[in-house]
Amino acid sequence: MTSPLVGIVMGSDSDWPVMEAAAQALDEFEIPYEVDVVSAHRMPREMVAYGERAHGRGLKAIIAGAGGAAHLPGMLASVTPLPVIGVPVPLRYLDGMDSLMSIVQMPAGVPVATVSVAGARNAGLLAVRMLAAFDTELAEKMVDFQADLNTQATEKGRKLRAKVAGNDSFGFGK
Ligand SMILES: Nc1c(C(=O)O)ncn1[C@@H]1O[C@H](COP(=O)(O)O)[C@@H](O)[C@H]1O
Repeated sequence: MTSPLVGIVMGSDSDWPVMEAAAQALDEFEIPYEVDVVSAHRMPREMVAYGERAHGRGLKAIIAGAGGAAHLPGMLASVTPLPVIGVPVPLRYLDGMDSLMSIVQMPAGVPVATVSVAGARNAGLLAVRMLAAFDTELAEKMVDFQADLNTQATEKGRKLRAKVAGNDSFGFGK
């Protein structure tokens, strides 16, 4: 089995419906990863052990998602030299603002790259970019991926223009 390069961890298995988009992005680029529940609040010793061992085990980045009082990404960043990408998971109350604020305002010296609320796909893609900085083949895949995005966006514009141009009441082109 290939050793994982990225650790995707979350405060609870209830975060998985949001976090699986990170795994999917890594799958698309064929990046090996591992997935686990690691909670700073509920299992602090295991959380520290995970963070302290991550670099030595060969991981290159950690994606950490948590909701509410989301201390997991910052606490992991404090015990590992690896880049940590934080995903604010939205919960039933406060729409993820609590998670976002808990993750994004880190003190100087302990960076966490925070993505948008529920932005797990971008967390996965950011991890791919980090790896691609040292991997020419992967960088080429990322360039192709970006070209696909461009094609898709261009096509959406073409379709929208065609749809709206056919609608006189909208006053297209005025
Ligand atoms: N924010 C944290 C941490 C942590 O930061 O250590 N551990 C669990 N949690 C969060 O608690 C929420 C509710 O968890 P449960 O669904 O298990 O009650 C989850 O979003 C989890 O990330």
